Amino acid sequence: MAGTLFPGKQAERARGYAQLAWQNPFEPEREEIEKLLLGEAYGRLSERERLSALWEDLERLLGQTRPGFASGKGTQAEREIFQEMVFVRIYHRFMPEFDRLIEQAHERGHAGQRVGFYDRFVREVEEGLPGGLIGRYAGMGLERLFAVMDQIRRAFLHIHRYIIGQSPAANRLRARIWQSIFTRDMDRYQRVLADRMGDIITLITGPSGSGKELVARGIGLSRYIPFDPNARAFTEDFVKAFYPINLSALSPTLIESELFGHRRGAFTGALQNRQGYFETCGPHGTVFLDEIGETDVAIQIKLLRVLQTRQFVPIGETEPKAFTGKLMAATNRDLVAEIQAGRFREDFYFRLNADRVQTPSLREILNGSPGELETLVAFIARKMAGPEEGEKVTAEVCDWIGKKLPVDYAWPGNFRELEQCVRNITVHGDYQPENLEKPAVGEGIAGPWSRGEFTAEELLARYVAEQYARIPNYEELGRRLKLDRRTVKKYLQLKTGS
Ligand SMILES: Nc1ncnc2c1ncn2[C@@H]1O[C@H](COP(=O)(O)OP(=O)(O)OP(=O)(O)O)[C@@H](O)[C@H]1O
Repeated sequence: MAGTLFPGKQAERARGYAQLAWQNPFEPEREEIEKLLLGEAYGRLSERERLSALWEDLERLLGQTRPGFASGKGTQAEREIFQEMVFVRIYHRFMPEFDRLIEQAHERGHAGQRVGFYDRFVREVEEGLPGGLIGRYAGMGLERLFAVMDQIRRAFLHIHRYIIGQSPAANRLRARIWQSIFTRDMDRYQRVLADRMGDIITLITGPSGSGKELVARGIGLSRYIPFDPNARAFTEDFVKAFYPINLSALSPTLIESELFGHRRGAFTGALQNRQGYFETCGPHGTVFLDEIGETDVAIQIKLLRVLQTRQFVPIGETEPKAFTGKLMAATNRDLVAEIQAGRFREDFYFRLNADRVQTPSLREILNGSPGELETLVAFIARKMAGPEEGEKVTAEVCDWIGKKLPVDYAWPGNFRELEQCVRNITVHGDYQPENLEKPAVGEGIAGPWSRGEFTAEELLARYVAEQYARIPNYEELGRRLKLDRRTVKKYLQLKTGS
């Protein structure tokens, strides 16, 4: 039908709202879209006010354009934009109900059986789009739209809950996790990739205590789970869909038994048949292999086979079974160095390295945003002492750190060390960092230095190694020392003789 659906300035606003529908909420582009939609009011409003202003404006725009849409006005592209706006509105309308569903599942330890608001959801979509879904969504079941909206909400809440702080590094990590869940193209994801993401392995790397397990949990609990409209229930329970195993804490036999399962009598102590994680993990679940850098080669070969064939054989059985879930792995080791040292298989590494997420060290976070220390201390203190007392603990801890630790203290144990620091100061009024007890930098080299015994290369290697203890990241240390990251690594290897 002739005539535009969005006359004048409405076109730009409509496009803005349509973009919001599938935008990664942790990427800077999201802010740009909000600025465009709110104009000069953006700067005056708090985050909460901005959101209500956006929703009010969206309602208004939909109200103005709905009659035109209903009478068939507008080009196909405009009508599809209108549809995206309806999606955004519906998502916003049902957000509190999705949140309740997710929070209650966490509190109970399992998801509920039936979802009460699905019928209302269907009614609202049908009222919003009287002719049914159009364009690339034509023919898509509403249960899929519902499942994707539930997943978006789960991902948002989990990422928010697990990754705290406002530093650029924390924001980048949140945006990256979102991509691991939805890819960088949400629209494509929800049309075709949602069911296939289980084939992509996620490898999380980063120093010890920097939150790798949290990242894994966030991704694992936020996978797409289909909704069965007849049963009015999701086909899997997200709370029970995450199977973590710490490979460095178990013997190879135990690892195999945990993952692959065993038949009764397969080995001494196998008193009963046991299903392994590969079997219990459903198609929308995740098996998380923590400390993958520390598994021995025989296990690596077995895991590689599972990755390649998507099959596994329980110990003591001969028939292979299918593994249908997703695999995730984490390590604080440099896997490339492990390959060079012959401890890690290259083929396994390439198989693992499909989707990489790197957690930043606490030092990296603080370098980009020194004020973040107080935010993180407050988070730990509130968790430990409650909201009110937490304030006082935060003040005491920050005061102590300010007086006793160097401004550029390396925090080699990362977030976990900060937790210990807060606890120690709360309990004892004091904290003794491990590495400050060691001899100060330079003492061990004083003698050979004064006798002129070092070659220039040895001296550099020692200096790089000393600094690496403070800044345990090749890239960042390279920036500080004005060296290429490969050169940093070379000197470190010279120092350690590896
Ligand atoms: N960004 C973060 N926000 C909130 N808590 C965090 C964060 N990073 C780490 N933590 C907390 O620090 C501790 C260590 O985190 P986690 O076990 O996830 O680290 P990791 O990188 O897996 O360590 P490792 O390599 O030693 O296994 C946990 O108590 C976790 O809750």
